[in-house]
Amino acid sequence: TRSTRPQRLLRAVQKKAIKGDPQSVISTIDYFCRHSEWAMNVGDEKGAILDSVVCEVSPSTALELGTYCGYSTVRIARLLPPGTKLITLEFNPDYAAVARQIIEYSGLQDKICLVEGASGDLIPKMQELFGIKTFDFVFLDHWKDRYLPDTKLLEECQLLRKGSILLADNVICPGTPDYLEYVRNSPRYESKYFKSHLEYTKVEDGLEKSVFLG
Ligand SMILES: CNc1ncnc2c1ncn2[C@@H]1O[C@H](/C=C/CNC(=O)c2cc(-c3ccc(F)cc3)cc(O)c2O)[C@@H](O)[C@H]1O
Ligand SMILES: [Mg+2]
Repeated sequence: TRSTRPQRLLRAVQKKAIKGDPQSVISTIDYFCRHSEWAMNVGDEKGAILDSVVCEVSPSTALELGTYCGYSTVRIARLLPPGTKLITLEFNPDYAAVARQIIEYSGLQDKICLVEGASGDLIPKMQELFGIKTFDFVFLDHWKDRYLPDTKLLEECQLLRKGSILLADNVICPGTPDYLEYVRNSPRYESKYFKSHLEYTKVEDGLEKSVFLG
């Protein structure tokens, strides 16, 4: 049977990227998605905004919702200080399998913990599974209608502390209207929109950065 798009993306990385070099893995994926097949990675333009927020926060604990092929996982992990871990959640086993190989190829496997499962099931287990008290940084890039329920779940599980940063992809395209309304109107968040473009296109999209105020 025909390979899947994530498998073709992985093949491009194994063929063209330098093993152990995260930047070359990132550049290879961006080139593939721009010139061969579009894929829903955060991409280079929004990726630069992601990089700047990760560097600013310099998180000790970080969570990513929706690994997909691991592009943003590698982008985030390559900037984390030594001794910190990025936990990334992915419930599609085929995508998780591709992501594991891309993460391994980048050489960042020691900074990343990819957990297979649904965010709704795993978020309440973060304390018991990883001894995590709170997350300094959360990147939301999974199903768009799950951003709001999972944010409320993070609050309920007391996994956010005063100053925790939520960074959400695709708040314009495909759009996350209920999430945006919540973080922009809730007194418990200070929210800011970073205007950009949908990965590898000229369509408007952007990232929403929201600080939990406790
Ligand atoms: C609900 N709980 C969950 N727990 C764990 N993993 C979950 C998950 N939901 C989804 N996932 C996984 O996250 C990933 C889903 C991402 C959804 N993303 C999008 O739909 C998306 C879509 C677009 C897009 C934009 C324009 C367009 F024309 C077509 C697509 C652009 C993006 O940047 C996107 O992020 C998959 O790997 C999926 O298996
Ligand atoms: Mg996205």
